[in-house]
Amino acid sequence: MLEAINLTKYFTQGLLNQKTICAVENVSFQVPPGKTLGIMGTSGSGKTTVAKLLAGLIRPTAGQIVYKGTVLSELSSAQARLFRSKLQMIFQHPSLALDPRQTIVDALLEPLFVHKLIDSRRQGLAKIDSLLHLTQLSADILPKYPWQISGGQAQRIVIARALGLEPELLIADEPTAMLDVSIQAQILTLLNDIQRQTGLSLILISHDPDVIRACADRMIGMEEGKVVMNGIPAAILPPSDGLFALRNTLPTYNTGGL
Ligand SMILES: Nc1ncnc2c1ncn2[C@@H]1O[C@H](COP(=O)(O)OP(=O)(O)OP(=O)(O)O)[C@@H](O)[C@H]1O
Repeated sequence: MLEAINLTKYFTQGLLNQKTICAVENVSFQVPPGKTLGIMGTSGSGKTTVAKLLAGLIRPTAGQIVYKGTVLSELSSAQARLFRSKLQMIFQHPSLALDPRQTIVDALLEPLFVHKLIDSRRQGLAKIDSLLHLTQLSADILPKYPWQISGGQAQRIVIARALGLEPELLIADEPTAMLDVSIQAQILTLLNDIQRQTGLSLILISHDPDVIRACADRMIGMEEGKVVMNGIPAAILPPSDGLFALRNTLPTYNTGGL
């Protein structure tokens, strides 16, 4: 469904002594429908840059992103806008993604109005009801402000908001990095459940091999902007050290090859 071909991104830094930083170089991968690609790597290896390239937040220096057979750089701006709504991204700081002055209900309604998916507040509330159900949240949360809810609840709201736009692909960039270990497992299980129910494709970015092993059908490992591993996590990652045995808390249906 989505393919990255030799994606490359250089950044230029500095005003006087300009320096070129190679953030991502010749990165290629595929994400088939309904499957999860894990992207693993240490800090600074280029994971977030790949995510930003896919989401269209930055332009590649070279390489192509092909979505359902169409090269994204060749899309008209209207087509590109449609694609963007089909690809949503969530980040590691859910509280930063929510406006502290906006109630949760308004945070969920706003993108639905912006993308013209609803005509009225009433229609929006019906849609929100199903989003809360999908993300296993209670309606009690709707009148609250982001600072009145927990980090785990905030991440569920961010996921619900992204799902409201009916994406076909969700990029989750370290979605559990800021959460307690027990909540991390809940959020990853939730993403797995949602994928099973909706057929969503996922790109899950994490520095944690246990997270990748538990959730991804296939993975790439990155180092200094390049792909250094590519394959099925169980086959290419070393066995878990058991310190964070997330694997045992998640369903095991997600182990089929691609
Ligand atoms: N806008 C930018 N301008 C200049 N350099 C950048 C920019 N964004 C990223 N970089 C550099 O590109 C490299 C890759 O960064 P990136 O954020 O993609 O890594 P990462 O693997 O996501 O790291 P982390 O896990 O710490 O978020 C780093 O050397 C980073 O400093």
